[in-house]
Amino acid sequence: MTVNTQPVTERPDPRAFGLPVVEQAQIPAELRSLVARVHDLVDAVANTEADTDTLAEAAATVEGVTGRLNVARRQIGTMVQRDLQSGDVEYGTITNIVSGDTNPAAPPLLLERTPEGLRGEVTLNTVYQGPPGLVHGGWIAALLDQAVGSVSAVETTPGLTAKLEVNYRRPTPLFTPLEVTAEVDRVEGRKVFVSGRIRAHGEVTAEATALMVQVRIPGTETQQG
Ligand SMILES: CCCCCCCCCCCCCCCC(=O)SCCNC(=O)CCNC(=O)[C@H](O)C(C)(C)COP(=O)(O)OP(=O)(O)OC[C@H]1O[C@@H](n2cnc3c(N)ncnc32)[C@H](O)[C@@H]1OP(=O)(O)O
Repeated sequence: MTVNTQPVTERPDPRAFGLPVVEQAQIPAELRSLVARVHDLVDAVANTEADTDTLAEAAATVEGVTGRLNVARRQIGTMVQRDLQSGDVEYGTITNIVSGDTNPAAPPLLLERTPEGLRGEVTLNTVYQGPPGLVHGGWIAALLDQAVGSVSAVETTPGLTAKLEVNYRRPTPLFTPLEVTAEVDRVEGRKVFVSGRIRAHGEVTAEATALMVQVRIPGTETQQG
């Protein structure tokens, strides 16, 4: 169900709330490359059985690199502006743990607009492991929370998750393309009722329903209820 009633230009601009905004194209290729290398590094560290000399050398190298990077840090709350293929503009925190462009811990889950809502694909490695060979249940909830939060933001206005209920139908496997979808079911004032699903090999492994409560935007209280 598409419920986008607001032209993009009327959506809240994070700059108006004192949050810095980085356009996706402004993120240097070198930073994207570093994020990808560190993403791989986390997987290597989590799984390594290298000898202790190698481990000690690696720890010293990483400590040195961390010190060099920490000399200049972004402001907390920095947003990234994404231009979706549909022409919509989406804002998200740049370090968002699920989708953040600069967060090496993010899978990342990238969502695009569909006639029904949003859709993305992601494949998770052992960094996201709960039971042997399976995705951690908390991460399943995180993927669904992100998807339903984003569809609510893109189709209405940004909100916070007030309630999220997840049904784990089948085990969600690692190293398998997962399809994540989300849609807005209905809107009542500031309350946006949303749902989402994760599928592996076309079968639903987890589904969620959630209530997003739209952020109060000064000057729009009457419209928002
Ligand atoms: C500015 C630009 C920034 C751009 C930004 C873009 C970001 C775009 C990407 C998003 C993608 C992120 C995806 C991850 C999303 C998270 O991870 S959000 C983080 C986790 N959630 C939280 O921390 C929320 C914590 N809770 C709260 O802050 C507050 O309880 C809430 C949810 C804001 C609601 O508080 P409130 O605004 O004071 O609303 P309130 O008047 O109490 O309630 C409004 C209505 O909702 C109902 N309600 C409230 N809570 C509940 C509940 N738990 N159960 C049932 N009903 C409830 C009330 O009964 C009321 O109903 P009506 O009386 O109107 O019928």
